Amino acid sequence: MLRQTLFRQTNNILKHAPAQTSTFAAAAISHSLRLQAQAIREYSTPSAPSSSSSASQGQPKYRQFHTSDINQQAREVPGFPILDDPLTHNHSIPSFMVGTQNGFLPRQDPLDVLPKEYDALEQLLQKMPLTLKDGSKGLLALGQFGEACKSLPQYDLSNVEDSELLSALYRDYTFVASAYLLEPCDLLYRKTGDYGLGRSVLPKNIAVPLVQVAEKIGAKPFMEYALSYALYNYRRIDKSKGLVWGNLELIRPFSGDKSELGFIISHVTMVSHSGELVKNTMRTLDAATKCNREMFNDALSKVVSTYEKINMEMDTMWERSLPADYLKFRTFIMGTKNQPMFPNGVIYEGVSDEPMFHRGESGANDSMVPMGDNLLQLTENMPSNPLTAVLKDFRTYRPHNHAEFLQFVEEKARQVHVRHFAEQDPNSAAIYLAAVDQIRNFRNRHWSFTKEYIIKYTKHPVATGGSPIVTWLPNQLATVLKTMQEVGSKIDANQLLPENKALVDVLSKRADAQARILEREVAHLRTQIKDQDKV
Ligand code: HEM
Repeated sequence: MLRQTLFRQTNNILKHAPAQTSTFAAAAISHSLRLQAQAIREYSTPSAPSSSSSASQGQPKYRQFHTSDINQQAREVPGFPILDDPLTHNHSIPSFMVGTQNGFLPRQDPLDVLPKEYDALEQLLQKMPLTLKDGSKGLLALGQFGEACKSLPQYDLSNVEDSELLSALYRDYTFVASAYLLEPCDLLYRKTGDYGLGRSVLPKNIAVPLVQVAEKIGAKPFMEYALSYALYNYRRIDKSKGLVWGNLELIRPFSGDKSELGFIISHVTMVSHSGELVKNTMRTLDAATKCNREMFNDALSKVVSTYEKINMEMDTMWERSLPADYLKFRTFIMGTKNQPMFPNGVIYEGVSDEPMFHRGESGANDSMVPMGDNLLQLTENMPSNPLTAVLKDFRTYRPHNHAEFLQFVEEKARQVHVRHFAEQDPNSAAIYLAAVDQIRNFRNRHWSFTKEYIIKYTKHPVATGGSPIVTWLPNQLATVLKTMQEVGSKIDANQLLPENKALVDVLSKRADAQARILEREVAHLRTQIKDQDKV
């Protein structure tokens, strides 16, 4: 079973590999394949069925895979291989693989301290934050981080293969890179409220190992949401207890204050419910494939109740992370793409003379809402405009396996017509409407966060991910509201169960009202903040 799961994972990577890939993506895919083939060999027993007759004669000991085997198997795989067991002891396959237990979190808790041989890197990161654990000022507060980076040796990571260590090194180099590039912006912002310009060259003792490790794990060589800042950055205080508020602390902070802890950990506690979400998303797709109405209603209702839990968890952000503190650490998660501080991108010394541009860390790279968008076929309802192109671009900033899973959900939902199947039965349509309403709930609260944590304090035109601050989030929220209006208006209320009747009425009316309010808000805010059509 285990072997099969890993085997399918490998197939999937090949199957979905685009015809033309960037250097990073190509390296990532081949590395991912190597890791997974290795894991398959590790878990294959000598008696496992073999594609080569020589295996049954005892040599080679483990099953050897050839491209033809993989392609043949790939055609037979009906769905997407999801890990039911997170394989916590496996250090060969990628840290981030979608599972029904771990969901979109890493398979193992993140590695929190680097091995001794990387002590210089560990020490630099320990001294980096604005405020250190003992309350004293760190290198960033003193404006000494850039200078301190000069004494960092240039580690050669070419022989590192352990996936857990690779993930930790990737996280840590992305922290060093962002702190280095954005330190001048933070210093200026604290003095004047302007960001000025960031450093435009990343020195080779940071750039070369960062690119090495990024290629190995299949990521872009820049700070990411899942792979670095948010989902690979928590430590359980009591290892025997769950991923809950109060039992989690940060591995790498920028500011070191409580609000940064609250900001990051709120993401983690929300994503801790994603295994349930993945499981019921797959069940919903399965039910639509089999035209099994009862199973469809049950699975989709569970998707709704899981999003409800996630949204309730999200609501705790207001207390865990104070709006007035957000801009103190936000500078360091900005990107280099569509960001005024990096008009010419960043040169990675020792890697390339061509400047690189990357979107900054953003919850937009979380996979829970994109999964809902794809399952409910909201993605295909998004307007065809440059803002939606940004949404699609964000989908490339995440672990490979997550991106492939999202693509699978999108294709499968379209193939089995999830929305149409729901609309064929009024009570299924009501559950579908409730599911879209959870996505609305998320995006609406999120829009409130953006107004209260960001727009209230700064007129900076773009968010950390490089999207225009006023127009981008409403582009998606408006589509969700429009879909709700469309679906709600088609439901025949006379055929609804009494509880669904009230639900459809409330949800439809709220969507109408919110659509009007949103339009007015965006029109007003556009007059306050410039460059909102620039993406
Ligand atoms: C104080 C709290 C938060 C603020 C101020 C905030 C701000 C933002 C902003 C400005 C964007 C626009 C994209 C960009 O960065 O360029 C964004 C996108 C996004 N963020 Fe957050 N965020 C917060 C918390 C969260 C949390 C807890 C999650 C949970 C996973 C999250 C998930 C998302 C998602 C999914 C998007 C894309 C939205 C869409 O597709 O419409 N955010 N965030």
